[in-house]
Amino acid sequence: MAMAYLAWRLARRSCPSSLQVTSFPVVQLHMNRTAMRASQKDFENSMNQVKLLKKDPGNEVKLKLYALYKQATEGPCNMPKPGVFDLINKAKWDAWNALGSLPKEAARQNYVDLVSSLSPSLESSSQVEPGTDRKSTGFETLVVTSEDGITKIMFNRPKKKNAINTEMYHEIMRALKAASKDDSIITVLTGNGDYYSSGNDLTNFTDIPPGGVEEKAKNNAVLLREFVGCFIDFPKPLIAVVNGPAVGISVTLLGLFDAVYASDRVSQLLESKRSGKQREMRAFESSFSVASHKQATFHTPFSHLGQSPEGCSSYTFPKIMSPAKATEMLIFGKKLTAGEACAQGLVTEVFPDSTFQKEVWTRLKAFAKLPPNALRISKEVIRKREREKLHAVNAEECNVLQGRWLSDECTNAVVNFLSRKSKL
Ligand SMILES: CCCC/C=C/CC(=O)SCCNC(=O)CCNC(=O)[C@H](O)C(C)(C)COP(=O)(O)OP(=O)(O)OC[C@H]1O[C@@H](n2cnc3c(N)ncnc32)[C@H](O)[C@@H]1OP(=O)(O)O
Repeated sequence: MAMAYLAWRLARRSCPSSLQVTSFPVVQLHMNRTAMRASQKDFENSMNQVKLLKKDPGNEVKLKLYALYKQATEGPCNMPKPGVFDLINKAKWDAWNALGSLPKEAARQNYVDLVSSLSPSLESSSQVEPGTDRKSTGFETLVVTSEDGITKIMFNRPKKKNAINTEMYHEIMRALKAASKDDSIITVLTGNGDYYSSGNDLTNFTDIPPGGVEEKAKNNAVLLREFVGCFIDFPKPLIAVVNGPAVGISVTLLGLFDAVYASDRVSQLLESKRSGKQREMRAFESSFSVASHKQATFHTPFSHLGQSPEGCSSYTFPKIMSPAKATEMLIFGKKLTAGEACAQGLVTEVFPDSTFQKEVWTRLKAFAKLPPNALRISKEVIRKREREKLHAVNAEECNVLQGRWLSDECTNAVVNFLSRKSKL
């Protein structure tokens, strides 16, 4: 009964103005006829907007969204009533059933109204629609924003899993150089869409200059050395918000960050599995699909690609996680879950997917309130001991890679990848 009451309270409290709730449990709903104007397109747009919510709207609102979505698409509740101990599905059933015989058009309108009432939390969404034209000035492959003392550099090639092409290497360097000089306190790198980054864009190997593949390999080695050097020398706290899978250089560079936060669906699903509610948890999550994140994983398939470690990982990874664990990743290409990467010291902390963005950004905003000079000086005290060594390691890694890129092993691996979808 308590859950049913919650659903009724929910219906009563968060009913848009076009609905008058008159009694419980049979909820007589009188619609404002003029309100029934939401088109199917409005409804679909609202569903997409829900995915952009940065802040979790809370279970009550999510139950309301669920109920209105089901009523708008399937009509009155047609599910068998779940058992009293099946709490998640019972709450969903109660919320839907509480809408009674509300017509689909009215439910659709009220869904649209409810989502638009959440719109303030849409403006500061940390995820933007793939390919959105909301680009910060002067960047094609990034969305760079600065607020609350945080400069956020978001990889914005979600349709290519945020693969880093030549343009993006240059833009990340430019964004980092600007961030080192702006008035922000900390700098954050994250990915737009379901991937953090799939690493080097393998089409980088296809545009061969007049000097041939040797010139291409040399140019890439120079680019890579300058790119990694920006991370070695970055003066402010640099934090990675790993919102999804990370591959290659986007993983190896993490050894040069000051903190790495990752989302992990596995822990959540493991919890629900343990409590026998995995199906419900997935249904519950998918019925809201607030932000379609994949689990963050960490993969450095360098041997598979005929390549070798970069980003100073040949030095930082053995230090961070032990030579044996570094070998598993860098030589044998073992893919780590966020939990494993955290256990090995590459990831600072893992958060459940459902609260990841909210918890991480709350923490980052707190960091950004710390005295900026103390942060910079403390980072310098730590980094200066390693800086010369890191630059030497970077130079050596780039020289080795320059040779690797000319090898048959690397050429075959890149051709295989690009031809798997007839890229060539
Ligand atoms: C000059 C400096 C060099 C620095 C050297 C650094 C070393 C590295 O970073 S090595 C690591 C390189 N990265 C990879 O090998 C990953 C390659 N990508 C994949 O294996 C898969 O795409 C991935 C597992 C990431 C995702 O698989 P799916 O979920 O099946 O998605 P798709 O494969 O369909 O990808 C969607 C779309 O994006 C394109 N894509 C993804 N990653 C890359 C990439 N790294 N380079 C180029 N293109 C990439 C993919 O081809 C698809 O494109 P479309 O077919 O046009 O949709």
